[in-house]
Amino acid sequence: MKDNAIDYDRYDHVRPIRWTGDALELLDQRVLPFTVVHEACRSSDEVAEAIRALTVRGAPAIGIAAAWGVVLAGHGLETGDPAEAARQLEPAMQRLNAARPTAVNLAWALARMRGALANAGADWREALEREARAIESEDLAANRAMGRAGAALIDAGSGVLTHCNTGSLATAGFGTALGVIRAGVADNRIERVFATETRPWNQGARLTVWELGQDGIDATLIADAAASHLMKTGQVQWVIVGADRICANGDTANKIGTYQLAIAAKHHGVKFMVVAPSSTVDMGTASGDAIEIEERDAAELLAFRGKRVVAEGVRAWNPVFDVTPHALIDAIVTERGVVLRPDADAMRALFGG
Ligand SMILES: CSC[C@H]1O[C@H](OP(=O)(O)O)[C@H](O)[C@@H]1O
Repeated sequence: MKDNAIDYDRYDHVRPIRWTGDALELLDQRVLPFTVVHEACRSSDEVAEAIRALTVRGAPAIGIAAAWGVVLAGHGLETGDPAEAARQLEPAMQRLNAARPTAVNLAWALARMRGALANAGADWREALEREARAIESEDLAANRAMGRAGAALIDAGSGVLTHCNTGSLATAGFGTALGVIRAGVADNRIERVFATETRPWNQGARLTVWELGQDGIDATLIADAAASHLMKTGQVQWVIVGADRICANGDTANKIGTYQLAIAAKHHGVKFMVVAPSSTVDMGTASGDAIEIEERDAAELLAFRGKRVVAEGVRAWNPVFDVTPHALIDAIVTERGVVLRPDADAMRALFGG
């Protein structure tokens, strides 16, 4: 697909992360789309809390935020010795890493920041800032490359269904699965876009259809429970989702509900595409069985905006990710290349290990 088919700048209207030099301003995704407000974080612990509270969310975006959190932590140190700085920064990096367990991007970004310190000299603060900027700019470039690569797999006249939010709000810009959708619409390949509401946090209903609306892309919102019925009508040819952790055999952790979309897609002959940068690939985890699935407060199911909507005494279980087996995935699209019919051999061929 030709790169000039896409006017990337037109998608830069939403940026969840802004570095000001002494603070990290995060677009508060808990109150979108009706309230657009930024929360300023001035310490790494404030960044960690913003990640835990979903002020900023989305696997690549939380890695980027954590990287800037390390830069903020460095501002508070006096030492000119990078090894001493690394020792003093480690507890803050551990607290950032503990903010959410499933997306590997958090640990990946912190490892990048430790590497920057290991190779730095007395200018270690500038080295950390350079590394955080690089992580952010590489993610944006990766999304643009994945948009083209993923769109090229989609035949003209197709309909697609996406889940959760994988757009500019979840990344450094343009998006992963949403980047493929943006590119596919721009290249006249995608004619129909459907988005699930993505209960319980409603990333689809509150974020995805809002982002696409800002692009002038007409998306149809559906209830999560309507997805199989939609596939049965023949209106979608691809399910396109993001990822939080892709294992060495291609098993993929993503937002809760992704697994059942993959099962329904297989049953209805709908193709299934995972789109994620290599920072989401974890070749150190052999299969999805080893992924820690984040469970969040039951209140996210039992209440809405703090008001209980379920009878007193009712318990809830709130896992917010699930694992899609690689056998249900037709393509994993990364900026390094596309893995078709992913398995351990196909993943090793692209990512080594
Ligand atoms: C490109 S975002 C990847 C991934 O992150 C989202 O989870 P959350 O909103 O809880 O941070 C969702 O699983 C997306 O697919």
